[in-house]
Amino acid sequence: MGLLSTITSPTALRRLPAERLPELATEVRDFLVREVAKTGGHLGPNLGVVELTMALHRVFESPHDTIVFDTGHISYVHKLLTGRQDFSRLRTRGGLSGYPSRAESEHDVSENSHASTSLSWAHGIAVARSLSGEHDRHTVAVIGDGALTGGMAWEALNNIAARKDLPLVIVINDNERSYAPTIGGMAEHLAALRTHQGYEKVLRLGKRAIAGAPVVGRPAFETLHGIKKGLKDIMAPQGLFEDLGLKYVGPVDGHDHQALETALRQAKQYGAPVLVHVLTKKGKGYRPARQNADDQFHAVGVINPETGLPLEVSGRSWTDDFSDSLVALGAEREDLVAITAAMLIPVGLRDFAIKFPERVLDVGIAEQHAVAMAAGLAYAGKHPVVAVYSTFLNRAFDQLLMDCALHHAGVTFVLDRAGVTGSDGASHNGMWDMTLANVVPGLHLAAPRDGEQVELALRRSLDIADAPSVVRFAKGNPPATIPAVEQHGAVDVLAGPGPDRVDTLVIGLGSLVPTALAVGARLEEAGRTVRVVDPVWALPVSEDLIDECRLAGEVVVIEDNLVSGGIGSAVSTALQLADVDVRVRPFGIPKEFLDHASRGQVLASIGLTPDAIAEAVLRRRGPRRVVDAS
Ligand SMILES: Cc1ncc(C[n+]2csc(CCOP(=O)(O)OP(=O)(O)O)c2C)c(N)n1
Ligand SMILES: CC(=O)[C@@H](O)[C@H](O)COP(=O)(O)O
Ligand SMILES: [Mg+2]
Repeated sequence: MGLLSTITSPTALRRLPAERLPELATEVRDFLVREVAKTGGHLGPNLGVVELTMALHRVFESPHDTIVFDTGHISYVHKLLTGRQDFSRLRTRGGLSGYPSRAESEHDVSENSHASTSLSWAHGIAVARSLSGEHDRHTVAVIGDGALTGGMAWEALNNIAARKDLPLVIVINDNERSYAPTIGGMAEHLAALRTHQGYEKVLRLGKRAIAGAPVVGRPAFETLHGIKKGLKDIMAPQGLFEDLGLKYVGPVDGHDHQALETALRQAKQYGAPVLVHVLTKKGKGYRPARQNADDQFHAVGVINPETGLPLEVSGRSWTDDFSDSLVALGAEREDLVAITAAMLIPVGLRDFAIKFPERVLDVGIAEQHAVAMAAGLAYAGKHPVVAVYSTFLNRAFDQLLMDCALHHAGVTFVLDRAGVTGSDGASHNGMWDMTLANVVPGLHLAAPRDGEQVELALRRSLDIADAPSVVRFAKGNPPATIPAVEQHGAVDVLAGPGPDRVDTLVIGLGSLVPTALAVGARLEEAGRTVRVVDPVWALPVSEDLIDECRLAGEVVVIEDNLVSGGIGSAVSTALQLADVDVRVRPFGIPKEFLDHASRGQVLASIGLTPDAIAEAVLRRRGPRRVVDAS
């Protein structure tokens, strides 16, 4: 029975003698590599915060004190230390979430996996505590150097800095990486501060010298610290943070238990907003992670724990199809400029960046800036391609609407991970983009059904110079090419050709086109006449699609998007406006936050399967939701 298994709560951790902390840290790292190798997950980031998380739970008393983890992907150690040590089903249905989860623990606060929100959360919590007179409750935010490049973080810092009386500890977990090395002036500023490790050594030396002296001991140490503070000001550049009026402590070695606890105790007792700048290493203690140049094992699949090599073959992905198409188009179109928000490789821009390095912009975790900047690029004659995960575009909706669409900006948005992603939980599903797109005047949206359609859609989007266009596709692998059997204007007929009237028109979108074809087959087996079509460009709803609907007794729309306000809604509205009286049955994602599970399990649980949809259509009721799908 190892030491880790005896740590059933932060209280048990606080009782642990300091000399056993390194032993516990080693056990935690061994646990993370062994267990996350089996399930996949954010191995690198969590290996980097072992000592930091231990120090946080030894200095602060959660849940009386509150610790908010930015982005939440670095909460594995926090979970281990707060009574959750069964990682066997991490990120799978019924198992631990890969992010904080209030349903799991009173120690968890923000479940949002979108970066740069923790300082705002902490500001709100600290103000509430102050207003309630709860002056003995401390609030801590842990934010990464990458998340610190997000605009929200600076909105929060601007406000926090104005409250000199607000006890709030901000820990910057500086590992110099998002996925890739963190970019921008902020990263350079942190780098300048990082170089002054001298403060740390001087403080440690002084502490040992003073603390060992009789009588004077602690008070003298505090005095010395004051001197060291002065020294540090001399040694370290007058930090941006201190210019803002925020006390800055650090840089602190984020793998030194004692240094961490010393710095955090100082910060805790300070009684005003204070930043603790902690230097950590992503993937610490695990050579395959440390040696991984791409992302230091930011997020891994199932791997061999000895070698770090993947044990699952991922195959060609939707992202690969986008990547190859963009490289080809980049050679044809010199005006094509690609933008990423700190996710160059995950969104498929690596090859484009290799071939056209001057035409790729990484703005950090700053989607709002990326989209407004794209409006500027378009204004000045470029055709920007903004490549983000669907869920992260939520954050930049206003820039899409008011900076791009309002100005008829020819900007292409490539939304990866559109639809149900599953294992990353509720805030990662790309389930809102078509609903958001549906309210943007002039916007064109394509949901390609296969890799071939990705290229066609991308090519066409680059010719749309007077409005934003969206090309959205799912996480994972596209199906083999799905050919049209006939063309009805802009509409691809996939099954049931011919201009005849049909009982049911099935409109399939993107990754759910195979589901639409299977539904059509089941309806035919049940004696219905059916046509299955793909509108290819789903927004705006085309006259050709409206004409298709005119020939149907009823219309079934199947989409991997919120059913509210999605393409089903768009079709219904278009038919009403065209005075076409035909019943529309929309099938999509219900207006709910979806718990983590595999994509297949989630789709089954919300009734987005051929059987459930066909049965619902035939019985004229809602889709049956399967809970125990394997
Ligand atoms: C708004 C938003 N954009 C992109 C992401 C994808 N993402 C997840 S973690 C991460 C890097 C975070 O870097 P940092 O904050 O330094 O944390 P670290 O992984 O280094 O611990 C990114 C870009 C996200 N979660 N939220
Ligand atoms: C925490 C975060 O936002 C990313 O790391 C995300 O988990 C990656 O998702 P994929 O694994 O689908 O690329
Ligand atoms: Mg980082």
